[in-house]
Amino acid sequence: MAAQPLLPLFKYSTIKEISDSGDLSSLPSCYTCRGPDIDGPTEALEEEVPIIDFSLLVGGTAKQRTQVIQDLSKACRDWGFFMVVNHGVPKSLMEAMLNTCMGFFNMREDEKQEYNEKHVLDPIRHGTSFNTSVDKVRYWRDYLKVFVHPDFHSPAKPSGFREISVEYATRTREMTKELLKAIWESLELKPDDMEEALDLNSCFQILVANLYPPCPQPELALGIPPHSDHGLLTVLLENGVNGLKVEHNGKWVHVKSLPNSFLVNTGDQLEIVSNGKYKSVVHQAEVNASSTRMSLVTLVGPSLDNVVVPAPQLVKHNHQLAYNGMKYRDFLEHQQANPLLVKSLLDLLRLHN
Ligand SMILES: O=C(O)CCC(=O)C(=O)O
Ligand SMILES: [Fe+2]
Repeated sequence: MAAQPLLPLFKYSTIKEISDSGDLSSLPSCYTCRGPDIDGPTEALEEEVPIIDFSLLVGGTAKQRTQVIQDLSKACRDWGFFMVVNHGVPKSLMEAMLNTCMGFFNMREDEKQEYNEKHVLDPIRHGTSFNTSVDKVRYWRDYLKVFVHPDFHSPAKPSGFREISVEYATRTREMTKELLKAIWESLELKPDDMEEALDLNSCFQILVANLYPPCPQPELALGIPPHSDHGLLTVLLENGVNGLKVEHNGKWVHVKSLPNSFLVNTGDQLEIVSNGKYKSVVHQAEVNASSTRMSLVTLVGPSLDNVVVPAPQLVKHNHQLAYNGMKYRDFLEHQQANPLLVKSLLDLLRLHN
């Protein structure tokens, strides 16, 4: 089938608009980024991802906490990915957050307009694909990105967004900090050194809502291409529709989240501070033909002014320094302003290949 020209799409500014219009029966060529002719068949496996019981980490016995720390160590080393259950964030808050993000995407395009085409470090940004000024192909997603810590921002509409997102950001940030503390311990690093290394009191936290409307030829498109996340840990919530794939032992694994759980993955700053012991995991988002998928991502990184370097204790004892440091603000800006490629920035900072 001949690819449709790009031109008719100029009347639409978001994937949601294209999808809602019902105008497309096939995928426009600018969205074609995979398929047998491009990347060959990929192997996808169903595998059980590690599960972490958060309640045992914060409220269990000393023995249970030690066990969870060991489980986290294994999950970070072998997968860079795990599912968190019994996390204490109320189900009603998780649902309210998903609903209010959907409320944002459902607003008229002119109501969202003020957040479009912003600089990558603007605190509220709405757009489509990844970064349309540099994307070579386009991705089948719309997004809303909001910086929520150390300074809290919120779009003015829809009503309720501010109250719900401040609560959601706070609860997920506290959970992420507890996980980071435990991961720090799992590296056999001193708890007191974490604050100096990462300055988590001023941690940078961003909320990203990803909307993946139904796609006419999902086997040819991607919602987000393979990439790693720039921060320390990323916490992801889905609206009940699967689509996330993570790389594990050289193969792609489809992830199915349990109801009421969070999916958590390691990011680039964790790879650096752990001197490569915990690699940031490569992942991607697929789209489908029948249902709208939404994922809500909250990403926690160090303070934007921090230069994260490998923890000195991990470099002693015959381990070579594996990465140069880079100020996190510069890392973030570089990652967001360039095409989303697998670990390209870590490759620049890595000292031995
Ligand atoms: O939607 C997903 O499953 C993945 C989202 C993601 O990787 C991201 O926002 O960085
Ligand atoms: Fe990601």
